Amino acid sequence: MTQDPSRPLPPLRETVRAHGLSASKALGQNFLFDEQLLDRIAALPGDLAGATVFEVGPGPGGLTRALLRAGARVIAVERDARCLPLLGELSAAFDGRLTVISDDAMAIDADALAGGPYHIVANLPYNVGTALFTRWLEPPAWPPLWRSLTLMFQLEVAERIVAPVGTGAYGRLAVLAQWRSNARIAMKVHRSAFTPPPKVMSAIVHLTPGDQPEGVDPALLSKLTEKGFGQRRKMLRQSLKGLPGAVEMLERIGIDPTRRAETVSVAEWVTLARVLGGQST
Ligand SMILES: C[S@@+](CC[C@H](N)C(=O)[O-])C[C@H]1O[C@@H](n2cnc3c(N)ncnc32)[C@H](O)[C@@H]1O
Repeated sequence: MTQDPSRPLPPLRETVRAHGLSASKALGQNFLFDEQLLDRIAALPGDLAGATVFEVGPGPGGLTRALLRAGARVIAVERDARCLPLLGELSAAFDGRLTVISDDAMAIDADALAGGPYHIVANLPYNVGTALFTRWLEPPAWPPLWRSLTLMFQLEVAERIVAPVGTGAYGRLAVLAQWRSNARIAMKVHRSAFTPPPKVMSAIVHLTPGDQPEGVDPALLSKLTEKGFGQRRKMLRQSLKGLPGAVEMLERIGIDPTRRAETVSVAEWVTLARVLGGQST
């Protein structure tokens, strides 16, 4: 599982310099070079020896190296073709345990690529991070094929994911992340850890699938929260008006329609989705 000592890898910064790789703002590139920090991140999913990991945006491969050092088989999707030669060297150094796919992660079916249980670990590009995250949370079949998500977000986004009901950060992302998963902020990462440093602080969210409440259509829950939080300052009777039966159903399950979305607990959203989907409470 260890790297071949006859082909030692030069330090990450040196490799990046040798390849003349500069960070592109358009691609959301903020690189991590601190190998100790990267090893701590790679340890968050638990023992990765022999496990499959899907990584979005390996860039110069700092996190990828740490995942490979931890013994994982890594499938990495990178949109920036400039990173490919460097990642190719990494694959060779770790006996082909790294597969690099040159594509947009939004166009990739990670389940099909992994072909079995896998972990998702990524320092996500901010421009597609939330879209990928909600996609991973929304499959109809549960538990999903992925066993854990270990994802770097801007701190503000991480706080929205774990926010409790009634707080300013509580919204659609919190409900989707919490109704059938266990999410926590595993680590805060100072902006100075990145090259170049972003304007804001970051944090790593660790999430594992939990039990799924019965009789709830994930697509309906997604739609309800989209409407509800789309107009979060409005009363539910106004924000949910466009969804047939939703407002009447609120009264039936004891949710006052004059409340706002941010006061509705995850359990209450789940109940609403269940009864609206035609199941019994
Ligand atoms: C924040 S950087 C992280 C780089 C590296 N993993 C690290 O931690 O140093 C995000 C990476 O995602 C890549 N990226 C941006 N959009 C992407 C997309 N749609 N699909 C795949 N990779 C993407 C960028 O090129 C960049 O390498």
